[in-house]
Amino acid sequence: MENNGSYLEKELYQLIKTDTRVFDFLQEGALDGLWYWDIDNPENEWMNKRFWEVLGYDPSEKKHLASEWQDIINQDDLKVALDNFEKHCLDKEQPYDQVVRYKHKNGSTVWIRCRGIAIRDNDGRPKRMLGTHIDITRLKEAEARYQRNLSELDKHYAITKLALEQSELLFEMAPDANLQVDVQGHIIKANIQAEKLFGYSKAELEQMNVSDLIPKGISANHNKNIQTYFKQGGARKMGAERGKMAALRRDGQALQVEITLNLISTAYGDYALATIRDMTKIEALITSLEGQIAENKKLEELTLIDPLTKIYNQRHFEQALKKEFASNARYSQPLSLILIDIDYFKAVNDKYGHSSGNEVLIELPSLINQFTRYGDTLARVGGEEFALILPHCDKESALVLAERIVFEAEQHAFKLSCGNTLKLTLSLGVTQLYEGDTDEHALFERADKALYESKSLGRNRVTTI
Ligand SMILES: Nc1nc2c(ncn2[C@@H]2O[C@H](COP(=O)(O)OP(=O)(O)OP(=O)(O)O)[C@@H](O)[C@H]2O)c(=O)[nH]1
Repeated sequence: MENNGSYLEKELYQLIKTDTRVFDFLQEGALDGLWYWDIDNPENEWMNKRFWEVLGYDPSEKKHLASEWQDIINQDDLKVALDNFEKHCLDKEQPYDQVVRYKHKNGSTVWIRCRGIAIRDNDGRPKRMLGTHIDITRLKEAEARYQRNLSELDKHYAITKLALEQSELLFEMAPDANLQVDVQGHIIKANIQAEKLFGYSKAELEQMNVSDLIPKGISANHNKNIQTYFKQGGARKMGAERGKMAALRRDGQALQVEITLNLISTAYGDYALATIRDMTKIEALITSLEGQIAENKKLEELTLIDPLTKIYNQRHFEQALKKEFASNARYSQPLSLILIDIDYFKAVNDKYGHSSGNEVLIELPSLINQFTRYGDTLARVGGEEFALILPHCDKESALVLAERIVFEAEQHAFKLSCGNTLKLTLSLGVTQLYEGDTDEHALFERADKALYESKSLGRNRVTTI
């Protein structure tokens, strides 16, 4: 059926035949290349100016040879184009239409949609090919960008999905109870461990408020605390003191728990992730261990105390002397030792009885300790023999102290529970650590020797070596 434009179409055809300016306008203005190829002489091909301009070449340099474009077309695309050309020559229904890549003079790739039609003689034999180029490079670049964006999006989606799955898994499979809580304390999500810890199903927990899981007495400030936490954020442990956080099970049992809070901010709002660890057994264990440690300490101390006089015993003395010797070796401080022995103690026992002798042994340390300093160590090292370790004290100062002890003991009257009063004297041996002493025994042996001297010189005296 004829339409309103039909006569214009016919007129245009006529115009193109008669006025070459129309053809010129069309080929330069509407297309990115026009070519006309002599199939019988395939080296001859006319290409319009734009054909070459699009590819970056000066058309005036070109000789209108088919080899000129065949050299710069992508060689794989050339095969496709030639293949399509043959098919089209054999069968005009087969379109000559493909996208090919050319190398622009500047090295970049130019994407061309290349279409053509064979001009045939009366026998239908192709004589010429008339073809067009349309530069679709920008389209192709946009397509590549789009593909890149699409694959980036795919990648981000995959990463986000994985992260979500992982965090879901971490939440669910964590060894501790996890509760996701909103600012009002509503439980949004709970994991399997939370079910086990509190004795409620997940569905039940997700209908509850965290205040339902706290013993009544301490839940009063809880909601206020939650709101404060949401303002402060961060990750922190709840409760200042260890073992003081309590949680309530469905069966009413109060648990000792450790709660760690983490604030998670999402596009849909903030929520707190509360990780709750049941410390009941651990707390019980810690308490029992602490008890054991205190007990052991007491026992340990007992093994170092002389049961009669309640001052340190021989064992502690040996340890203390060893320690002081080591510390002296490190800091080169003077160290002195006094050995104290009661004179004729056997006679005290013989005269007043063993328990009276014990009373003397108990009283004597208090007498001696009146003249010792903080840091000095008095120990009972034998039946009626005592030792006094004097750190940071040289022999001269030790001698002054020893003389004072001898004097005060001689002045002292020991009051016995039997009513008698007893006078006695002491013999002392004093020494200090000398450079050649290789261990603490050297010190002890010298003090012992000095004490022996005091005894043999008549007792009630001090000898220094
Ligand atoms: N009451 C009492 N006597 C003790 C204790 N340990 C040792 N003795 C006595 O202390 C006395 C020590 O006697 P000796 O070693 O002969 O020395 P001494 O009589 O003090 O004479 P000298 O040391 O030489 O001055 C002994 O009679 C022991 O039985 C004790 O724990 N309590």
